[in-house]
Amino acid sequence: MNAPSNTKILPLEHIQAGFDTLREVKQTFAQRGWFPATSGNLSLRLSADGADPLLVITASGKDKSVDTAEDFLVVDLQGKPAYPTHLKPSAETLLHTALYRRFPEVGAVFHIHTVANNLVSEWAAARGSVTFSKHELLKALQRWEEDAEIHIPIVENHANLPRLAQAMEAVIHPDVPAVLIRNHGVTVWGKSVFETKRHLEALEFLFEYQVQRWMIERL
Ligand SMILES: CSC[C@@H](O)[C@@H](O)C(=O)COP(=O)(O)O
Ligand SMILES: [Zn+2]
Repeated sequence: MNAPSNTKILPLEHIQAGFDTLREVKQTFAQRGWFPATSGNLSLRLSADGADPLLVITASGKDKSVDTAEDFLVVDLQGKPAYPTHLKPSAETLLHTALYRRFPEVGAVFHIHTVANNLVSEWAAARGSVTFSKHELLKALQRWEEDAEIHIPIVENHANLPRLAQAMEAVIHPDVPAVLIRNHGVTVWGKSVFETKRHLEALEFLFEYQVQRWMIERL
């Protein structure tokens, strides 16, 4: 890859390590069926000492349940490819870059569509957020206090991505590492890949719990 002169050239092994880390996450989530119909996108921040940070992000439109040599690319914080490539970054790159710009401590952003997160987002859409309380798994979201609760904001699924990114930026909060997009999916972040994965797993558990609770209550 010949990096344009205005981009800090990161060592290739550093970029490759980022690709390998994201591929591992992608494979784990694919085994759970978390990428229906090419949906979903993942990114992580490449730590570049001093220069503008760069991101590894999934390429747009790919079947994320299979691995190819064209699954990831490197973009800057404006979402532009940092090196010449024919690959297109995720259609939702602006949601990722908005989070990395707003929260410099964010190390990874994951976005998936599940039936549970779609149902919960539709059910709670009118309220603008969904609250979870009295769950042990809230500790995975750094809620350790007695009677802990968390309020996950919900935004309308604007087709125009800059509009969707604007709506997301209006509701995100440093203490709540997620936003639901109505009848679309959830975007989750954290300081590291490990923390972001923990946040996403905790939230998908809570979404699934809520859906199954509805089903039991209707028996
Ligand atoms: C094809 S349906 C899902 C997409 O529209 C989008 O919401 C999504 O999550 C994946 O887009 P992508 O551009 O592949 O990152
Ligand atoms: Zn999506």
